[in-house]
Amino acid sequence: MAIPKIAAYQLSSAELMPENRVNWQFDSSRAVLLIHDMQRYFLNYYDTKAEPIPTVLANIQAIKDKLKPLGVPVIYSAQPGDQTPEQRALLQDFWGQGLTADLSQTGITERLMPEQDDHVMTKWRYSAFQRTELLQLMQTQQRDQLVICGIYAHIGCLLTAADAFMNDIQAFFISDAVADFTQQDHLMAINYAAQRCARAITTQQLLADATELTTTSDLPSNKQQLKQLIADWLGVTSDELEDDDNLIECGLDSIRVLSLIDQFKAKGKEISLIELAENPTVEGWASLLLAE
Ligand SMILES: O=C(O)C1=CC=C[C@H](O)[C@H]1O
Ligand SMILES: CC(=O)C(=O)O
Repeated sequence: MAIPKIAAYQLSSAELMPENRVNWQFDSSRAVLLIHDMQRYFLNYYDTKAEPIPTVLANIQAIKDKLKPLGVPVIYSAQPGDQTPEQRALLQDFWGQGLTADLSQTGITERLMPEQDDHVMTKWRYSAFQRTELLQLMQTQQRDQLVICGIYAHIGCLLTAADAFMNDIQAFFISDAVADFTQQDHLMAINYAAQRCARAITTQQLLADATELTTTSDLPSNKQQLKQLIADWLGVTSDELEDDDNLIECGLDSIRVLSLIDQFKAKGKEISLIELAENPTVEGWASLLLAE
Protein backbone atom coordinates (compact mmCIF):
# COMPACT_ATOMS: atom_id res chain seq x y z
CA MET A 1 0.00 0.00 0.00
CA ALA A 2 1.37 3.39 -0.96
CA ILE A 3 0.11 6.58 0.58
CA PRO A 4 -3.52 7.13 -0.47
CA LYS A 5 -4.68 10.19 -2.40
CA ILE A 6 -6.07 12.25 0.46
CA ALA A 7 -9.54 13.78 0.20
CA ALA A 8 -10.38 17.07 1.88
CA TYR A 9 -11.83 16.83 5.38
CA GLN A 10 -12.47 19.02 8.40
CA LEU A 11 -12.86 18.51 12.14
CA SER A 12 -15.29 20.45 14.31
CA SER A 13 -14.00 22.71 17.08
CA ALA A 14 -15.32 20.20 19.62
CA GLU A 15 -13.41 17.37 17.93
CA LEU A 16 -10.28 19.51 18.01
CA MET A 17 -10.55 19.94 21.80
CA PRO A 18 -10.67 16.43 23.26
CA GLU A 19 -10.91 15.63 26.94
CA ASN A 20 -7.32 15.60 28.15
CA ARG A 21 -6.16 13.47 31.07
CA VAL A 22 -3.35 15.86 31.95
CA ASN A 23 -3.23 19.60 32.43
CA TRP A 24 0.42 20.12 31.60
CA GLN A 25 1.15 23.82 31.36
CA PHE A 26 3.20 24.96 28.38
CA ASP A 27 6.43 26.69 29.39
CA SER A 28 8.48 28.35 26.66
CA SER A 29 11.67 27.84 28.69
CA ARG A 30 11.13 24.05 28.62
CA ALA A 31 9.79 23.60 25.10
CA VAL A 32 11.01 22.60 21.66
CA LEU A 33 8.84 23.01 18.54
CA LEU A 34 8.84 20.05 16.13
CA ILE A 35 7.57 20.70 12.59
CA HIS A 36 7.14 17.11 11.50
CA ASP A 37 7.78 15.89 7.95
CA MET A 38 6.25 18.86 6.15
CA GLN A 39 7.98 17.68 2.99
CA ARG A 40 6.61 18.11 -0.53
CA TYR A 41 6.52 14.32 -1.06
CA PHE A 42 4.04 13.81 1.79
CA LEU A 43 2.06 16.97 1.09
CA ASN A 44 1.72 16.03 -2.59
CA TYR A 45 -0.93 13.46 -1.63
CA TYR A 46 -3.23 16.32 -0.57
CA ASP A 47 -5.06 18.94 -2.54
CA THR A 48 -3.09 21.59 -0.65
CA LYS A 49 -5.75 24.21 -1.44
CA ALA A 50 -8.40 22.15 0.37
CA GLU A 51 -8.86 21.68 4.12
CA PRO A 52 -7.17 20.73 6.36
CA ILE A 53 -3.93 21.88 4.68
CA PRO A 54 -4.48 25.69 4.43
CA THR A 55 -5.46 25.82 8.11
CA VAL A 56 -2.62 23.55 9.18
CA LEU A 57 -0.03 25.59 7.27
CA ALA A 58 -1.33 28.84 8.75
CA ASN A 59 -1.40 27.40 12.26
CA ILE A 60 2.12 25.98 12.06
CA GLN A 61 3.38 29.38 10.89
CA ALA A 62 1.49 31.14 13.69
CA ILE A 63 2.95 28.76 16.26
CA LYS A 64 6.48 29.26 14.94
CA ASP A 65 6.00 33.05 14.84
CA LYS A 66 4.89 33.01 18.49
CA LEU A 67 7.28 30.49 20.02
CA LYS A 68 10.54 31.28 18.24
CA PRO A 69 10.83 34.85 19.66
CA LEU A 70 10.33 33.30 23.10
CA GLY A 71 13.52 31.31 22.59
CA VAL A 72 11.87 28.00 21.72
CA PRO A 73 14.19 25.97 19.42
CA VAL A 74 12.52 25.06 16.10
CA ILE A 75 13.27 21.62 14.67
CA TYR A 76 12.10 20.37 11.28
CA SER A 77 12.16 16.62 10.69
CA ALA A 78 12.65 15.41 7.13
CA GLN A 79 13.13 11.98 5.61
CA PRO A 80 16.06 11.56 3.21
CA GLY A 81 15.55 10.50 -0.40
CA ASP A 82 16.94 7.42 -2.18
CA GLN A 83 17.11 5.38 1.04
CA THR A 84 19.06 2.14 0.63
CA PRO A 85 17.30 -1.18 1.34
CA GLU A 86 19.25 -1.37 4.61
CA GLN A 87 18.09 2.13 5.59
CA ARG A 88 14.55 1.57 4.39
CA ALA A 89 14.15 -1.89 5.97
CA LEU A 90 10.53 -2.65 6.91
CA LEU A 91 9.27 0.74 5.70
CA GLN A 92 9.74 -0.76 2.25
CA ASP A 93 7.16 -3.44 3.04
CA PHE A 94 4.54 -0.88 4.07
CA TRP A 95 5.30 2.16 1.96
CA GLY A 96 7.52 1.09 -0.91
CA GLN A 97 10.70 2.93 -1.86
CA GLY A 98 9.64 6.30 -0.47
CA LEU A 99 11.15 9.64 -1.45
CA THR A 100 13.66 10.08 -4.23
CA ALA A 101 16.62 12.39 -3.61
CA ASP A 102 14.97 15.22 -5.48
CA LEU A 103 14.26 18.53 -3.79
CA SER A 104 10.77 18.41 -5.31
CA GLN A 105 10.17 15.52 -2.91
CA THR A 106 12.55 15.94 0.03
CA GLY A 107 12.21 19.72 0.27
CA ILE A 108 10.22 21.27 3.11
CA THR A 109 7.15 23.01 1.67
CA GLU A 110 8.00 26.52 0.53
CA ARG A 111 5.14 27.71 2.76
CA LEU A 112 7.18 26.84 5.87
CA MET A 113 10.79 27.18 4.78
CA PRO A 114 13.34 26.61 7.56
CA GLU A 115 15.41 29.65 8.52
CA GLN A 116 19.14 29.74 9.13
CA ASP A 117 18.81 29.23 12.90
CA ASP A 118 16.24 26.43 12.64
CA HIS A 119 17.45 22.84 12.95
CA VAL A 120 16.60 20.45 10.10
CA MET A 121 16.84 16.88 11.36
CA THR A 122 17.04 13.75 9.20
CA LYS A 123 14.29 11.34 10.20
CA TRP A 124 14.39 7.58 9.64
CA ARG A 125 11.34 6.08 11.30
CA TYR A 126 7.79 7.02 12.34
CA SER A 127 8.95 8.50 15.63
CA ALA A 128 11.21 11.56 15.34
CA PHE A 129 13.18 10.20 18.31
CA GLN A 130 14.26 7.01 16.59
CA ARG A 131 17.85 7.10 15.24
CA THR A 132 18.02 10.92 15.47
CA GLU A 133 19.64 13.54 17.68
CA LEU A 134 16.30 14.82 19.04
CA LEU A 135 16.47 13.31 22.53
CA GLN A 136 20.11 14.29 23.06
CA LEU A 137 19.44 17.80 21.78
CA MET A 138 16.54 18.24 24.22
CA GLN A 139 18.45 16.80 27.16
CA THR A 140 21.51 18.95 26.42
CA GLN A 141 19.30 22.04 26.36
CA GLN A 142 17.40 20.81 29.46
CA ARG A 143 14.08 21.02 27.63
CA ASP A 144 11.38 18.47 28.42
CA GLN A 145 8.34 19.71 26.50
CA LEU A 146 7.80 18.96 22.80
CA VAL A 147 5.20 20.85 20.73
CA ILE A 148 4.26 18.59 17.81
CA CYS A 149 2.73 19.76 14.53
CA GLY A 150 2.91 18.49 10.91
CA ILE A 151 1.99 15.24 9.13
CA TYR A 152 0.78 12.55 9.38
CA ALA A 153 -1.13 12.86 12.62
CA HIS A 154 -1.81 9.17 13.34
CA ILE A 155 1.63 8.00 12.18
CA GLY A 156 4.77 10.01 12.82
CA CYS A 157 3.16 12.77 14.90
CA LEU A 158 1.37 10.38 17.25
CA LEU A 159 4.27 7.94 17.59
CA THR A 160 6.62 10.81 18.28
CA ALA A 161 4.25 11.93 21.05
CA ALA A 162 4.17 8.42 22.50
CA ASP A 163 7.97 8.20 22.28
CA ALA A 164 8.27 11.58 24.01
CA PHE A 165 6.04 10.30 26.81
CA MET A 166 8.23 7.23 27.25
CA ASN A 167 11.26 9.50 27.44
CA ASP A 168 9.71 11.64 30.20
CA ILE A 169 9.00 14.51 27.82
CA GLN A 170 5.64 16.31 27.93
CA ALA A 171 4.19 16.28 24.41
CA PHE A 172 1.77 18.99 23.28
CA PHE A 173 -0.15 17.57 20.29
CA ILE A 174 -1.56 20.55 18.37
CA SER A 175 -4.83 19.15 17.07
CA ASP A 176 -5.43 21.75 14.32
CA ALA A 177 -1.77 21.97 13.28
CA VAL A 178 -1.52 18.32 12.24
CA ALA A 179 -3.13 16.63 9.23
CA ASP A 180 -3.84 13.05 8.31
CA PHE A 181 -5.11 10.60 5.68
CA THR A 182 -8.73 10.88 6.83
CA GLN A 183 -10.90 12.64 9.41
CA GLN A 184 -11.19 9.31 11.21
CA ASP A 185 -7.41 8.82 11.42
CA HIS A 186 -6.96 12.41 12.60
CA LEU A 187 -9.63 12.06 15.27
CA MET A 188 -8.15 8.80 16.50
CA ALA A 189 -4.73 10.44 16.79
CA ILE A 190 -6.08 13.40 18.77
CA ASN A 191 -7.99 11.21 21.21
CA TYR A 192 -5.24 8.66 21.68
CA ALA A 193 -2.78 11.46 22.37
CA ALA A 194 -5.15 13.12 24.85
CA GLN A 195 -5.95 9.87 26.65
CA ARG A 196 -2.58 8.08 26.64
CA CYS A 197 0.53 10.20 26.13
CA ALA A 198 0.14 13.93 25.51
CA ARG A 199 -1.87 17.08 26.00
CA ALA A 200 -3.92 17.70 22.85
CA ILE A 201 -4.76 21.37 22.38
CA THR A 202 -5.56 23.77 19.56
CA THR A 203 -3.26 26.41 18.14
CA GLN A 204 -5.29 29.13 19.85
CA GLN A 205 -4.96 27.40 23.20
CA LEU A 206 -1.19 27.05 22.75
CA LEU A 207 -0.82 30.69 21.71
CA ALA A 208 -2.81 31.72 24.77
CA ASP A 209 -0.62 29.56 27.01
CA ALA A 210 2.44 31.14 25.41
CA THR A 211 1.14 34.64 26.10
CA GLU A 212 2.33 34.80 29.65
CA LEU A 213 3.40 37.86 31.51
CA THR A 214 7.15 37.53 31.95
CA THR A 215 8.07 40.90 33.48
CA THR A 216 6.27 43.99 34.69
CA SER A 217 7.43 45.65 31.46
CA ASP A 218 4.93 43.33 29.68
CA LEU A 219 2.09 44.78 31.70
CA PRO A 220 -0.66 46.58 29.76
CA SER A 221 -0.52 50.35 30.19
CA ASN A 222 -3.87 51.15 28.59
CA LYS A 223 -7.28 49.54 28.12
CA GLN A 224 -6.60 48.32 24.58
CA GLN A 225 -3.43 46.52 25.67
CA LEU A 226 -5.29 45.00 28.63
CA LYS A 227 -8.06 43.89 26.27
CA GLN A 228 -5.55 42.34 23.84
CA LEU A 229 -3.78 40.44 26.63
CA ILE A 230 -7.06 39.02 27.96
CA ALA A 231 -8.23 38.18 24.43
CA ASP A 232 -4.95 36.27 23.85
CA TRP A 233 -5.49 34.37 27.09
CA LEU A 234 -9.03 33.50 26.03
CA GLY A 235 -7.92 32.49 22.52
CA VAL A 236 -10.12 35.09 20.80
CA THR A 237 -9.40 38.27 18.86
CA SER A 238 -9.75 41.58 20.71
CA ASP A 239 -12.61 42.48 18.35
CA GLU A 240 -14.50 39.42 19.65
CA LEU A 241 -14.16 40.63 23.24
CA GLU A 242 -16.57 43.31 24.43
CA ASP A 243 -15.58 45.76 27.19
CA ASP A 244 -18.51 44.54 29.32
CA ASP A 245 -18.15 40.78 28.72
CA ASN A 246 -17.98 38.82 31.97
CA LEU A 247 -14.42 37.50 31.82
CA ILE A 248 -15.00 34.74 34.40
CA GLU A 249 -17.99 33.49 32.38
CA CYS A 250 -15.79 33.71 29.26
CA GLY A 251 -13.53 31.12 30.90
CA LEU A 252 -10.55 33.22 32.03
CA ASP A 253 -8.77 31.00 34.54
CA SER A 254 -7.79 32.20 37.99
CA ILE A 255 -4.11 31.29 37.50
CA ARG A 256 -3.81 34.00 34.89
CA VAL A 257 -5.73 36.52 37.00
CA LEU A 258 -3.43 35.83 39.95
CA SER A 259 -0.36 36.28 37.74
CA LEU A 260 -1.76 39.63 36.61
CA ILE A 261 -2.30 40.68 40.24
CA ASP A 262 1.25 39.63 41.17
CA GLN A 263 2.75 41.55 38.27
CA PHE A 264 0.84 44.73 39.10
CA LYS A 265 1.80 44.29 42.76
CA ALA A 266 5.48 44.10 41.70
CA LYS A 267 4.90 47.45 40.01
CA GLY A 268 3.48 48.87 43.25
CA LYS A 269 -0.21 48.58 42.33
CA GLU A 270 -2.03 46.60 45.04
CA ILE A 271 -5.24 44.96 43.86
CA SER A 272 -7.13 41.95 45.22
CA LEU A 273 -8.77 39.01 43.45
CA ILE A 274 -12.04 39.97 45.14
CA GLU A 275 -11.92 43.48 43.68
CA LEU A 276 -11.39 42.05 40.17
CA ALA A 277 -14.04 39.36 40.70
CA GLU A 278 -16.61 41.98 41.75
CA ASN A 279 -16.39 43.66 38.34
CA PRO A 280 -14.90 41.04 35.95
CA THR A 281 -14.96 43.03 32.71
CA VAL A 282 -12.30 44.74 30.61
CA GLU A 283 -13.89 48.08 31.50
CA GLY A 284 -13.94 47.26 35.21
CA TRP A 285 -10.36 45.99 35.33
CA ALA A 286 -9.05 48.91 33.29
CA SER A 287 -10.53 51.34 35.85
CA LEU A 288 -9.05 49.35 38.72
CA LEU A 289 -5.63 48.47 37.29
CA LEU A 290 -4.80 51.38 35.04
CA ALA A 291 -6.17 54.36 37.00
CA GLU A 292 -3.28 56.48 38.35
O1 LIG B 1 7.31 6.37 2.87
C1 LIG B 1 7.38 6.47 4.10
O2 LIG B 1 8.43 6.28 4.75
C2 LIG B 1 6.17 6.87 4.85
C3 LIG B 1 4.97 6.95 4.24
C4 LIG B 1 3.78 7.35 4.98
C5 LIG B 1 3.84 7.56 6.30
C6 LIG B 1 5.01 7.08 7.02
O3 LIG B 1 5.18 7.71 8.22
C7 LIG B 1 6.31 7.24 6.26
O4 LIG B 1 7.30 6.51 6.92
C1 LIG C 1 4.98 11.49 7.09
C2 LIG C 1 5.72 10.56 7.90
O1 LIG C 1 6.84 10.16 7.56
C3 LIG C 1 5.17 10.14 9.17
O2 LIG C 1 3.97 10.36 9.43
O3 LIG C 1 5.96 9.56 9.97
